[in-house]
Amino acid sequence: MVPGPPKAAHEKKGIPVKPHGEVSAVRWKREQERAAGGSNTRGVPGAAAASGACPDRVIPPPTLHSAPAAATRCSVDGLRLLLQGVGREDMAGEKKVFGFEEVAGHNVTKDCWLIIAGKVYDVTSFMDEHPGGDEVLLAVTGKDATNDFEDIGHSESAREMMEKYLIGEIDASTIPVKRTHVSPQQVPSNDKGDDMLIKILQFLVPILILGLAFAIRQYTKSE
Ligand code: HEM
Repeated sequence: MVPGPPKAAHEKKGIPVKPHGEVSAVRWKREQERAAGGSNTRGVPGAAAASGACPDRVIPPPTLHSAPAAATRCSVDGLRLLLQGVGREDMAGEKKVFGFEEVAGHNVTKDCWLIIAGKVYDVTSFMDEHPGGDEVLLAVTGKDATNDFEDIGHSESAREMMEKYLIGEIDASTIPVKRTHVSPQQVPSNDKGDDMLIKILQFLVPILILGLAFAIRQYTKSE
């Protein structure tokens, strides 16, 4: 068996090292600059091919996950690079915008997406763990669940937990407009004759009662 390369001091101490092939932001930038100048072909597929280097050895730009390690190792220059662009680009790249219909289609226990505050969450793996139960989550699929979520008064830790399930944003223009309450229309009465009769009776009945009372009085007086 061929012995591997000698281990670095921190490796011996058990401190994890990045797998071979991952690069820090600064190193990646330096290599990109070199590649642009023609002295180094890593990271530039075309140049690599032209120089006869293995095209598989194209090194991708550093991801957010490789950033912290880079920050500890590198100079102020590296930090500036991290803060200025790399992380932001990565975050923007991951953001996905979904249409309402697409999200609404994920409405079963084994595939459940929610819309809360303009964001889309895939809570499928959370269904069994949700302290409020899976039924409540299922019940708010296919709609904007923001109010339902807020009405519960979820804790800060619940809100932090949400990040784990975030998969993108909802295209607000695709959310169906909420139906406002429409009061039932007044059914127009067809029987106008009935209305008229009631009005006449309302007028006549008191007069008749008065007349009757007057007649009785006259009658009793004459006796
Ligand atoms: C990704 C989304 C969600 C996460 C991460 C989440 C997480 C949690 C957590 C951690 C709790 C325990 C109490 C707390 O810490 O606040 C909880 C309770 C609860 N949640 Fe959610 N929740 C989510 C969405 C929803 C939605 C959309 C509803 C819809 C109505 C809901 C209804 C409830 C109910 C009814 C309880 C029980 C409250 C109680 O027993 O006092 N949750 N949720």
